[in-house]
Amino acid sequence: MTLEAIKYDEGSLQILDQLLLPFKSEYIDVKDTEGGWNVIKKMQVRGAPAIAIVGCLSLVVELRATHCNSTKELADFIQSKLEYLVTARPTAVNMGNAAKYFTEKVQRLASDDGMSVKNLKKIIMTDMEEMLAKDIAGNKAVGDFGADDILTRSNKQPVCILTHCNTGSLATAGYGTALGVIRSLKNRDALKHVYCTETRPYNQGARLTAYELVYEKMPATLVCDSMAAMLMQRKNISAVVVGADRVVANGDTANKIGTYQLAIVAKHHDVPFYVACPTTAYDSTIANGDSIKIEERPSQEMSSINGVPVAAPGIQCWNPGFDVTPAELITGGIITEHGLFKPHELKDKLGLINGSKKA
Ligand SMILES: CSC[C@H]1O[C@H](OP(=O)(O)O)[C@H](O)[C@@H]1O
Repeated sequence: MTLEAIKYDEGSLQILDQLLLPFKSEYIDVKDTEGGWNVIKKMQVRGAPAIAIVGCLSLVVELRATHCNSTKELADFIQSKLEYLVTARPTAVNMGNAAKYFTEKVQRLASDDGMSVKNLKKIIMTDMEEMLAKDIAGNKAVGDFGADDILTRSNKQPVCILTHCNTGSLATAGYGTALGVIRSLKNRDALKHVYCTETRPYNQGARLTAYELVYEKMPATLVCDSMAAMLMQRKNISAVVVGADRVVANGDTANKIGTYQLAIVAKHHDVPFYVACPTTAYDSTIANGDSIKIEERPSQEMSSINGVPVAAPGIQCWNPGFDVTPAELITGGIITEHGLFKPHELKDKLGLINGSKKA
């Protein structure tokens, strides 16, 4: 069995079909952006970072087989494919951020009279291929910053962590975001126990996070989403750490459905609540969470499991894939690869960092 969600080598892209995990480990070949769009839409690959990486690598594979007569034609082709990939899933911003970055870069470089089609293609494809390594490096930085703060609060004593959904190697290029914080705690021999929620209705927790935790022999317990309040009431939970699909300018955070209620319960029990957010999931263009588009998934993803009905036939279902946690409930802070920030300071701090990078 494997934890490698994405296999990429010299233009060959395969994704681990996460709809079959943890019982079957099968890879799917992705040969172009249509294939990339489909595996993302069906959630055969999922997780905000993995969505962007698979989307862009599916374009790299297609570009290898595409001939363009001018740099402008190439730039327009790349832009149109990126815009198409963004439509697969609307809430996570990572694919949108990647589309914005690569569209600006390819159109800017295409306008350079000295640029050739061959060189422009190579520059963009190499940059997209580097997303894999950059994601892992960012996740490890997030992991260390998160572990630093959690252990400061615990006076370096081993901690019990509650996490939600899947934010590990199956949602990223590797290591993970919230699960990366948990891996960093484990690497410091400071992880007493992990509790993971099953995360209905797709069961990312029961099927994917539990799989990762068992695979790595971490001390872990699966709980139903409905048990979270009693868990924080009865067990000594040191912190709740979750991932992010889109953190906006004021720190409001869109994440897997169920995150918001975990934040409310954590507040009630005075348990610090952290969001692990590499800046690939940051969206400064939206002022607050009211404007985040929430994806609604098909009813049958809620009314059946592996094709077996679990609800009364004919009942209507409401199946939002995400909810928005207000910044004031993110009491531990937002953990980025540049450091841990309070939600209200995030925009200014990241603005300073980006400004210094451009200077
Ligand atoms: C590394 S954060 C992944 C993020 O994406 C998940 O959503 P989905 O499984 O629907 O792609 C969940 O919200 C995680 O926090």
